[in-house]
Amino acid sequence: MKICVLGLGYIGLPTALLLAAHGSDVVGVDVKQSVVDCLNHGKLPFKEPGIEDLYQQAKDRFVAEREPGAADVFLIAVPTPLDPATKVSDLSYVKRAADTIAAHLREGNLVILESTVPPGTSERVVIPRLEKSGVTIRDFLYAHCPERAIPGRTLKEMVCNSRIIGGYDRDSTDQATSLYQTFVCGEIYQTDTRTAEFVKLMENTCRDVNIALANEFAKLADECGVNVWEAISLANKHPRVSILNPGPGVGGHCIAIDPWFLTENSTRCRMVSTAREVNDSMPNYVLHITRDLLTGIKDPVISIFGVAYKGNVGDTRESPAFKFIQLAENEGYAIRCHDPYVREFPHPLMEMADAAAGSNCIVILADHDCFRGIEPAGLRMRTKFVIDARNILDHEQWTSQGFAVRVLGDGSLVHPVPLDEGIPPAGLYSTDATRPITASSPPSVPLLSPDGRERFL
Ligand SMILES: NC(=O)C1=CN([C@@H]2O[C@H](COP(=O)(O)OP(=O)(O)OC[C@H]3O[C@@H](n4cnc5c(N)ncnc54)[C@H](O)[C@@H]3O)[C@@H](O)[C@H]2O)C=CC1
Ligand SMILES: CC(=O)N[C@@H]1[C@@H](OP(=O)(O)OP(=O)(O)OC[C@H]2O[C@@H](n3ccc(=O)[nH]c3=O)[C@H](O)[C@@H]2O)O[C@H](C(=O)O)[C@@H](O)[C@@H]1O
Repeated sequence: MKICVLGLGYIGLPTALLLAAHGSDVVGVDVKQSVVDCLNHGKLPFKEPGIEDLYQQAKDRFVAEREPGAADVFLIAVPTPLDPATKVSDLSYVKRAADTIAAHLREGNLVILESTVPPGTSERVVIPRLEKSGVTIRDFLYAHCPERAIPGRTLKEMVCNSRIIGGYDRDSTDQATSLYQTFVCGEIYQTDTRTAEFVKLMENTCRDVNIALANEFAKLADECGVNVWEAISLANKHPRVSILNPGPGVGGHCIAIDPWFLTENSTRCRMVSTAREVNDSMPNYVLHITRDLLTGIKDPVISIFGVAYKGNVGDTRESPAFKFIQLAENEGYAIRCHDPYVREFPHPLMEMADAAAGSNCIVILADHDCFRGIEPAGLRMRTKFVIDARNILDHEQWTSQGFAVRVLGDGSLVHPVPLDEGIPPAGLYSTDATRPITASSPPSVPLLSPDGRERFL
């Protein structure tokens, strides 16, 4: 079977290689000449665990081209960004891909849309464009098969996750299911195209709203003098509670934009857009903490560790770092950036030691595992402040090296509420709430309640 995959990015390329490695002849098509050249010279345009090995398995059945040709199956995995001004989906890439396929579409072909799109896009936008070929939907097959893989574990999840196949009709659904069964081990659930589009958006919106709740808890905890990390860890001991992690904001090509796809035509919804606003406000909140720490310092310099949108990836799309940097520069802070995963960024990227040299404050924005083991003694700072917006550092180690450590949501009272005088902020106490305190393992520092009495857990 000959398959043509349009879009060789984070989703299209691994999918194309998996199909080739499982016996299909695959033509990968990308409008970027650099991507096509890179692949045809045996190089991969981005990093992802396992992709080099997969390429070796797939390369005899895979070729990259600038234009599609005739094929049995066409699979679309092109970007679906958000227009930042209107908060409406930009479907121009999907439209263009459908138009190029139309030139080659034949009776009996199967067209699969993997790109994430607003509900109804398949019926209203994609199928009519494909029909301009002269072949009507009665004579070709169509399915929307949204992707659920998470960057950092893309290959594993593409194979192991369950999938939703939303076919235009019974035959389309069954043919698409058979194709995915060549490499997917997870369950495959069948539905119609519109429901599949809706389900995908619900999944990412659910995560966005839950992260917003965690971020709201972090702000509330700061107001109440409570360490949110300890509090979340304890609340999550409840059998039906599972609170996510607060952070400096929600980035990436999907969670930060898909909720808008769900609501772009609605006049009724508020919770989804409120959650988006909460998450979008987190860089401002981290800057607020920064300002609080650096008040009075002349010509302050901030070192940002981690400009990727999350830990252990090199992708900076919609990263909270962009907003944080712009806000901070507008307030007169000089910015230096370090990120060992990111290849290209509008700000110059520096080695860790250079980014920290002469700086007043390190701000951890991405939770790269390699940051956990940073040796603070080696950093030649002007003043020793660190803001851990991901709660990943060994805080005792940094404190012992003379650093003042602030953790997002550590209860250090960014907006103080009246509490009894003399009670140290909650952030000074043990945050290891996952470890039950027993007679043989007492807390190294006594935990106090807001009335100053020792707390018994
Ligand atoms: N990155 C991710 O983890 C996930 C992405 N998705 C969705 O998958 C879709 C693709 O996302 P990514 O792979 O991350 O995008 P990407 O930006 O990494 O890759 C898209 C590729 O498509 C190419 N392209 C654009 N127009 C084209 C056309 N007409 N013909 C051929 N190639 C074209 C671009 O040059 C680019 O190389 C989006 O709708 C996204 O929301 C869904 C789940 C996960
Ligand atoms: C519902 C769900 O888990 N969706 C996944 C998501 O991948 P993505 O890498 O964007 O998700 P993520 O790991 O939640 O990260 C998104 C953003 O949210 C932040 N984040 C995440 C979890 C958390 O507790 N706190 C938090 O602040 C991350 O740092 C990042 O900035 O979106 C992908 C997509 O659709 O592109 C999707 O395929 C993935 O399965």
